[in-house]
Amino acid sequence: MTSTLGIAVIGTGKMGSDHVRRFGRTVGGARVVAVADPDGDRVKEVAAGLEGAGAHTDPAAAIAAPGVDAVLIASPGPAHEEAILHALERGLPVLCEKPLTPDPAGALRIMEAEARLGRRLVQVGFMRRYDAEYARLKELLDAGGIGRPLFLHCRHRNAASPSFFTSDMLISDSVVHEVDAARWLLGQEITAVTVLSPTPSSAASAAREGLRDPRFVLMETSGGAVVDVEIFVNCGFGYQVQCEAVGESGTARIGDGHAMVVQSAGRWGGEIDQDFTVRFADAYDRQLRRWVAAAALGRVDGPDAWDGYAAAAVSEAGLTAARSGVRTPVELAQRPALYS
Ligand SMILES: NC(=O)C1=CN([C@@H]2O[C@H](COP(=O)(O)OP(=O)(O)OC[C@H]3O[C@@H](n4cnc5c(N)ncnc54)[C@H](O)[C@@H]3O)[C@@H](O)[C@H]2O)C=CC1
Ligand SMILES: O=C1[C@@H](O)[C@H](O)[C@@H](O)[C@H](O)[C@H]1O
Repeated sequence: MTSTLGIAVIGTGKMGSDHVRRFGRTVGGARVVAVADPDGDRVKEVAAGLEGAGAHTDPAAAIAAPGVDAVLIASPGPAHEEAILHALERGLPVLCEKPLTPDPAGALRIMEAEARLGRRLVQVGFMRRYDAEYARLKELLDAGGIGRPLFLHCRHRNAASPSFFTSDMLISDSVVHEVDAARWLLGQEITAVTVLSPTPSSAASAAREGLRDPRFVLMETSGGAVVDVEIFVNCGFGYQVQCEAVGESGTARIGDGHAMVVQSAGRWGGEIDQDFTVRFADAYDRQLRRWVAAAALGRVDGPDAWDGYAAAAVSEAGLTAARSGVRTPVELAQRPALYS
């Protein structure tokens, strides 16, 4: 391996192309040498902006291309497992966008592949762990700054959802971030999920027929805390991710930041970010820098396949809970020693 890590980027849509831009600008020590997307025009366009990068419509060909030392996967969730297994066959470190897989069975197969190799190579793109506000909240909780945590009250709002976004994805693609954040912040597993679905908002019904948006997801944890999440992916006004921790001796709240407050002509007002690529821009940068540094040493230094599996198991329980309207326990396999 040269001192510059050669990256294959699989999936060059919104997130894939955003990550490609980061390697060229804000993240050093790595260079994109291959890109893959079944959309031939899109992949050619992205490759055209990269010196010497090969454009592929077959992910396996990009992963096997000369000079590839590590793989970043930003294809849709159902395509992740196949690409990860190709990368693991070649012993390559992987950063895979969330969710690791939409179902726990796929995540278990990935862990089995890592077990055969005898080492962890897969990191999941749970970028909130790299956000400055989340990091401060984690430090405070770990230091016992507000006592034993009792509740996390979370709000996760997107201005609008893409046309392919389904009711299940509110849980498996959006709330999956809160699942990981809660497990990480509290150092506890999620043990049961309940989902309430109010009458959908008119904007949701216009975005996609039958879309159950918003939803309210209630999670119980192994340490006896309760996590609630309002997920609302067609709120119309912008992007908001907020979390208030309530402990035995205090509370702490993140996500209220406004870029600028303007007072003028008898009014005052602030700005709201419109998108995750803006709100979490620094977190994506930090995530990539840490991954590049660890991957160059053949290590994983972030959320791993176990974290991806645990999140998928919670999503599965959440989807059952959403359909049945009944509190659903999370079924979690024994944690393998590789991930302890
Ligand atoms: N960490 C975060 O905050 C975010 C993460 N994501 C995740 O990133 C991934 C991609 O999402 P977006 O970029 O928003 O979707 P997108 O729809 O904009 O892009 C996906 C791209 O993957 C391509 N693709 C489809 N099947 C493929 C396959 N088998 N192999 C390779 N490429 C394939 C599509 O042609 C498309 O260009 C998803 O896993 C999503 O959950 C998305 C948004 C934010
Ligand atoms: O991961 C993400 C998207 O896939 C998801 O659709 C959004 O709801 C999240 O806010 C964003 O961070």
